[in-house]
Amino acid sequence: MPWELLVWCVSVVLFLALLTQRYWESRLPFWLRGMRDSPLRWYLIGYPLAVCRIRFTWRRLCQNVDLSVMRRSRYTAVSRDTMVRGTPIRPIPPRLGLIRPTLLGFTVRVHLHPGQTPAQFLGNADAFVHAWRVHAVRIISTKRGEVSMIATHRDPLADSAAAWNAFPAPRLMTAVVGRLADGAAWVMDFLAVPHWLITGATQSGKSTLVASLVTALGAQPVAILGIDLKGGMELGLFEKRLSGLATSRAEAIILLRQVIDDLGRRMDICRADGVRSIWELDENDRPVPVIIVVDEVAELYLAADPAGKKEAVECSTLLLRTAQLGAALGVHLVIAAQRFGSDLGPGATALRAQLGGRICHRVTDETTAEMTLGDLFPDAVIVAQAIGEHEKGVAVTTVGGQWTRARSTLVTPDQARQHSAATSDRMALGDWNE
Ligand SMILES: Nc1ncnc2c1ncn2[C@@H]1O[C@H](COP(=O)(O)OP(=O)(O)OP(=O)(O)O)[C@@H](O)[C@H]1O
Repeated sequence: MPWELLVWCVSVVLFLALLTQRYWESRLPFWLRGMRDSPLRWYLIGYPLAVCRIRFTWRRLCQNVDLSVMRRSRYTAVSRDTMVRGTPIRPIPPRLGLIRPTLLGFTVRVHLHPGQTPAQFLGNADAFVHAWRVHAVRIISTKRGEVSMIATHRDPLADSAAAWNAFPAPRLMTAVVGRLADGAAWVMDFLAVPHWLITGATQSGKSTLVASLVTALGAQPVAILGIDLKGGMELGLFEKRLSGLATSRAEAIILLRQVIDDLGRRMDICRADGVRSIWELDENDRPVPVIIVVDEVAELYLAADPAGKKEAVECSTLLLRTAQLGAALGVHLVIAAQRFGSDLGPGATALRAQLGGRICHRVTDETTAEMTLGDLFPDAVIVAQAIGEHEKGVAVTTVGGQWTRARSTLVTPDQARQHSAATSDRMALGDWNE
């Protein structure tokens, strides 16, 4: 009997604690507040509550956002005092699959009605966020007739980037550079998207992303060439790992001319073997893939004196040719810039059109976000503009034909130097075009 009483008392206390949670939680000591985000709390309380909320509100939610279809019922109920003339119709929501928990939220598959498309669900993502009281909902379509909804109950990008576990790279020429808003690895895949543009205001996190990329690719048999006209302050940290580093416009021209010569050789090899890309060549005959990283491209394009202007035009032409020819020949560009538009010269717009991968950090004007994302994803422009000053390293990135928020892994200068020294044997200077 005392045991039963004890169980009852504990249950009542737990129940009351749950009901009054919002009043006492903010008064907890700091070290206990961390429990709010603990996975255990999510699995034991958050997830079952979310499942109940979704199951109970699904029909009404779909009706409110026009995702239900009207169907005639086979049976007509007529009560004693009411007589219905005609055939009653019933809103049928799309069928909801099993709601599976994940560390940061849950995923659920939805089976579309005939005539429905994933775009209708994408347009209502905000409605799902509010109805389910989650941080974000990402909607992807991996199978015809189905959409997968991936919900996160808190913002994973708010965590300290340094505390993230390193994700392994899926394959050669892919680099895991941070984390996406749904908690998945942020992968820059150069085989899927050969060239990338990284923009953002000063101190927004461009160089940190570049450092994260070079660190991730540094472990692979890939030649990395750096062009850093900020006196080599950023890419100089990786000098031991880089296969070439240019810190002035004249050096950049020499480096890019070498790249163009190398591209010619690669074309000859492909033609001799009757293939259209170096990836179709036998592994032993395949030239080394090359990634050219340009930090602050505006420095290459802007010049005051006539001689500098001539060099700038040559740099612009060489970069454009590299972008046009490089994708199939294993030569890839990563261009970082505070702004990258027609104000830098006609070559800039032509080069931007070749850079299919776009990453936009915090911006201080609409034009930069518009230049980076507007031509591909107009709806992402406003999201990039909303990135706050305290959100260092947070960006809007294109991934798999869509856009999402992401945050790069923080690589400190010391880590960069250590990595560079540890991987210096992978591709020493001059190896790539011998
Ligand atoms: N992912 C991140 N997580 C935490 N802090 C970050 C992250 N990315 C950048 N930072 C911090 O933001 C600051 C600015 O970063 P960074 O130098 O990469 O900006 P930037 O855009 O290259 O600036 P600039 O154009 O002036 O060179 C750095 O001090 C860095 O510590």
